[in-house]
Amino acid sequence: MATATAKGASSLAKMAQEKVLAALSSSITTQARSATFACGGSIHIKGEGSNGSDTAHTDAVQVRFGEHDRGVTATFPRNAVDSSAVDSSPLQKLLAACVPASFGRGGDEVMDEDYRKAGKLDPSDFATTFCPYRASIIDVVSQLLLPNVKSEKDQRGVRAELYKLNVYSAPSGRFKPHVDTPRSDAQFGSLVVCLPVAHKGGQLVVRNAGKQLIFDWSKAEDSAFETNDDGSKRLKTDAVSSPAAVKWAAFYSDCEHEVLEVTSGHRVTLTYNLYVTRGNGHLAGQPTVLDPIQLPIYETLKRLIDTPSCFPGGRVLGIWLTHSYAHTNLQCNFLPSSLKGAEMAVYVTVMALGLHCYIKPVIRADHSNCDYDDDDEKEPDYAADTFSQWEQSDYAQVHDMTRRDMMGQWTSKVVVDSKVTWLNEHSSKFAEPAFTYPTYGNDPQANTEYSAAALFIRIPPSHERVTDLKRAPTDMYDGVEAVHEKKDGEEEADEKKDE
Ligand SMILES: O=C(O)CCC(=O)C(=O)O
Ligand SMILES: [Fe+2]
Repeated sequence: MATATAKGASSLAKMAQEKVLAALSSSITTQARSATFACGGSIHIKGEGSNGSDTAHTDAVQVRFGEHDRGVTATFPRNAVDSSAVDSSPLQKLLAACVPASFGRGGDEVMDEDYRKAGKLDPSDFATTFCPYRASIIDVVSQLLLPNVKSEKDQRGVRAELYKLNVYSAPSGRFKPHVDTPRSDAQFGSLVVCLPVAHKGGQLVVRNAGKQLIFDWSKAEDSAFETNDDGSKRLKTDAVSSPAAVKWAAFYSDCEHEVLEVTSGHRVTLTYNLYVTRGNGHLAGQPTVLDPIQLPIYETLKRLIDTPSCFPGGRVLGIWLTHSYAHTNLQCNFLPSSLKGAEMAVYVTVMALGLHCYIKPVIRADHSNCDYDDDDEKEPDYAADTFSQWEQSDYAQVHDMTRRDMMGQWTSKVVVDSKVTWLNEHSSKFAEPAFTYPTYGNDPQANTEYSAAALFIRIPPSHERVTDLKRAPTDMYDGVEAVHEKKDGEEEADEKKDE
């Protein structure tokens, strides 16, 4: 009998384990998004009983508000000075400064205390020292929530915009179930930061696809403090195990959520809208605080454009990119938005001047083993119009095939040497495998071609620079005359030879 019970128990345990494994596996594979629809944590306040370097810390949070010349600073957790005269404490003043918070219903802003009872301050009416970036919350959100946000491939950063300060006070402070109104297409979530102010209740409940997460922040400030005889506060001796902390939660915009009733104290929060952006190092093409006119390269390029005798027949300026851009990995290739340093400076300057530029993978001819006579036709470089993933290709070079025929299989065009001036030296350091192909001959082999990313700037012919700089060219060679270098280094226009 006893054995049968033990067996039953162990098979129950096994079933439970399999269920957990199945749930985990489906979370990771099919339902990644609903598995991590929200996340949260806490950040201890520096010096408030927290110890150890493995916990995140922030300074006490200050909130400044109030009319001109009558500003008030409230500090959280409240310090001894704050709490001595309760009625006139900065927290009380903050509560008094808040106005009732509305909410959106059917496109209207509605006040209904039964649905939402809270106070609010707009960001124009207060300032805070709390910074979710400095507190590393945005790093966590980027890593956990962002991977499942559908967006353009090069939109990969998070921008948090302060939206409101809210106070939910007992009795009956609450916000019934709702879904936040996204402020723009780029908004993917909301962040709530709860300041260390004593309260009970007020749990944030976030729901998604039949699951719910409860963020209970009610053990805030007062658990870490006790009151002295004179009304001031001191840290409790057991505060090390429960230091004052800022608590936070972030969740996707389409998750239903609610704030349960606050049964004592005040629940003070900062809320932020979370937007997906191009992220760090993804500058190109988005409005930025950068003014290209202030870049050193601007004047140089501008002078070239403004001088008709500079490349009168137009020119293509080529720049080999000299950082690692993983350009043959389409998953990581965020060009041009991930351009770095001088290369980004050139790109934004070119854009600001209304010129056109092109970033392409180029397969450089290997001239190392060739000894060309002046009359020999040099093996050309090839450029593709678009980037492609490195592949083990089906392209084949059979015994009598020219390199040109072979390269024609890679969607490539010859780099027209007579129209391009390279501004820097090619370095194989930044070349990446473009494709590998079999070669058939006496001795079948596999060969790999390497491409390097290059930026081409089209300098239009001088007549077009005055009249028609904004005309969209058909390609980078559009209207550019060919120039063949003479032996003595002089250049001359020679359209017939190349066209
Ligand atoms: O305070 C919270 O936890 C959530 C508040 C909320 O849902 C909102 O402001 O829309
Ligand atoms: Fe909400």
